[in-house]
Amino acid sequence: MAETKNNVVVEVFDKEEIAVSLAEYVAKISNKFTKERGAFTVTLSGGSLITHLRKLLEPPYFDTLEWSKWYVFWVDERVVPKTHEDSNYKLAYDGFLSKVPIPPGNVYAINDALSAEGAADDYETSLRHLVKNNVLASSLNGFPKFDLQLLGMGPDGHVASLFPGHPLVKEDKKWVTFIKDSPKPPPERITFTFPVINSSAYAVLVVTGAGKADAVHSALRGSENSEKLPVALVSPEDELKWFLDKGAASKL
Ligand SMILES: O=C(O)[C@H](O)[C@@H](O)[C@H](O)[C@H](O)COP(=O)(O)O
Repeated sequence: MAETKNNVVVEVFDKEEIAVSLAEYVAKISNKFTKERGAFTVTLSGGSLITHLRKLLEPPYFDTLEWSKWYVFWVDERVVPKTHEDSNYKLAYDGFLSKVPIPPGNVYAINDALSAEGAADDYETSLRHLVKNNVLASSLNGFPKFDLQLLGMGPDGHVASLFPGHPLVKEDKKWVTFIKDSPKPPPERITFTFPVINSSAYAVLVVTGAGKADAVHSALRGSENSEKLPVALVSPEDELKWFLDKGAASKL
């Protein structure tokens, strides 16, 4: 059953259905933007998201999507070498990117030779170039406007590497920033800030498991006065779609 309010859609699925519906949704948005502007800019997260994308590797999506027009970015990345088990790049490469014909030059990994500060600055600089070259659209407020942000959520309600109660949640100038005390290991990460996440056209939150039910409840049913979890601050310009399994939706 889907519940829609303003530009937020919440849908609850059986486990296997999530991947099927997510593939359909991503394909629809990819087709829209490749047709409209000849490019589709999409961001990936770490964690379970990559496995949820697995149906895109099968027909009809694998054969029909305009992979050559995809531009891939990371909402957040751990400051480790790209070959490290903790790397979000490695996770996405092994499970998804190595299996689809996206031109390697369209895949914007974080520079793993730099410090957390350096990598965040370097990534922001790359994004600024891409806005200048019109690969990335620009939002009216001057932040880059990604077509689709693919997000996961931690049991504490974090998204990207923006954790509850951390000052980075309030960052409103930088496009990309860094954290050295992440409560979820590894401690050093770089992350998009909320203005960038929320300037995107579409965003998806894929959340599974009963361990996340409290955070889902707080985000979708919490009172206006209570302190909002980071996930409750996700608010893209056109549509936010939640893909929940029965466990994650069990307290709604
Ligand atoms: O690099 C990271 O750690 C992530 O980008 C992070 O924000 C992740 O998406 C959530 O923690 C959900 O992860 P799970 O889906 O694995 O719970």
